[in-house]
Formats: sequence, structure tokens, C-alpha cells
Amino acid sequence: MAHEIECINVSKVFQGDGISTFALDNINLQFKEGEFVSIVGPSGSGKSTLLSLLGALDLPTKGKINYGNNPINKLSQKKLADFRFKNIGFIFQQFHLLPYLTSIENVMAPLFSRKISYDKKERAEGLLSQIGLEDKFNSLPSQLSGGQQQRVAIARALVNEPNWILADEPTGNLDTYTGEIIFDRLITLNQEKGCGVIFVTHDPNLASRAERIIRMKNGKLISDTRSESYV
Ligand SMILES: Nc1ncnc2c1ncn2[C@@H]1O[C@H](COP(=O)(O)OP(=O)(O)OP(=O)(O)O)[C@@H](O)[C@H]1O
Repeated sequence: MAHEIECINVSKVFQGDGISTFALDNINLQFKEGEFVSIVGPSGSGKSTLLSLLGALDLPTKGKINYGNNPINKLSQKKLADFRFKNIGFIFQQFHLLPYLTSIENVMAPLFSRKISYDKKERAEGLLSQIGLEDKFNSLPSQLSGGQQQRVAIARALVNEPNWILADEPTGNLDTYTGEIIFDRLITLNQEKGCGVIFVTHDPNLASRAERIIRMKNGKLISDTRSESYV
């Protein structure tokens, strides 16, 4: 399928201080268009590394990653950036908003210097309104709560209507109640827009609510199961 992601024999080794760290060790995985997947595992097991390779933020040391049957390893830096812009939206635990930009400007930031056919401001306002931030368009991140900042980050990830949202502990910095609201938002996106979601979490409750749970340990896949409880 057009937006399927496939990892074939993927390994990632980091070199530094004279030691090699095997962050990923021969991973084989396929993600079908529109899947809602959680990735769990102990600290250092390779979850974030896997997510960054899936989103083409980094390249594998060995093996390849296909996106809709096309290898992304071979793309130039410019083509990789275009690929990410078109297909992937990222959400991080620390929100990563630009501190001197307002909510609207943060949401529009990925569109900077891109030629697009829609009105950037209208798109950003629409996304922020859908997510309940219609009265915070001109607020700076420092004037927002953690949950509100993460909602701005979600709007930013969605601004170019990506096929996939990759989220690294998106609720890790939020209290349980706010985390639920953010998580429900991801479920709604998945169900209403068909946007695939792959998220890393340390929270077993959230993990078990995905339709598929991938468990990792020491850079290896230790299980890949389907959950009955996904609604
Ligand atoms: N840029 C890097 N340079 C060197 N080593 C790295 C780098 N990034 C990750 N690693 C190492 O790769 C291994 C996997 O790291 P990764 O961040 O993917 O784990 P994780 O499962 O996401 O951990 P956590 O749950 O603590 O976030 C770790 O041993 C880590 O120290």
C-alpha cells in the first residue's frame, strides 16, 4: 500500500568515546496504512531510535526502510526533508515549541519557505480551534499549560495532513487527566482521518489501548501483538 512502512533487517549502531552501542539489532517490521501502534520497552531498549528511523530523522547503519515500497535510505537530504514534510508529523515529550513564536506561528512553522496551495494562517487557526485553543492563537508557549502546549504541538504535526503521526512519549510530561485528553485526540485522529499513529510510551495502560503493541528489549523486538481492547 502507498503509505505502508517496512523495516528490513534494520540495525543502528552509535559510535562514540571508542564504544559502539547497538541501539537496534536486526529489526523486521511492517506498519500498515492507518495503524494505531504502541512501542514499549525498558529505558535504552531502542524505542526512540526506531521512531527516528521510521520518520527518516536518521538512517539505519544496516538494512533498509521502505515507504510504500520505495527505499528512503537512498534519498538526498533535501528529498528526505520533503519526504518528512509530506508524510510524517512528529510529537515529542518535551513539546519542542519555539519559545518566541505564538501558537499560530508555531503551527505554521513547518510551512516556512514551502510552496503550498492552502492558506497557512487559515489552516493553523482551524487546527487550533478543533483542538480547543481558539482563545490561545496569540499566546506564547510560556503562557500555556503543558497540555495546551502539547495540543499546539499536535496541531503543528498535523498542519500538512501527514499520513503518519510519530509520537515519542506524547503524554510523558503531563498529568494523567491531561494525558488522557491528548491520547483521546490521537485516537480520534486515527479513527476520523485515518492517520496512522505510532507512539512510544512507558505507560502500560496507554500501550494496551493501541490496536498493536510492539515490545522491545536491548535493541531487539521481543513481541508484536494485537490488542483486543482497541476501540
Ligand atoms: N545519538 C546517540 N549517540 C550514542 N548513543 C545513542 C544515541 N542515541 C541513542 N543512543 C543509545 O542507543 C540505545 C537506545 O536508545 P533509545 O533512546 O533508542 O532508547 P529508548 O528505548 O528510547 O530509551 P528511553 O525509554 O530511556 O527513552 C541506548 O543505549 C542509548 O544510549
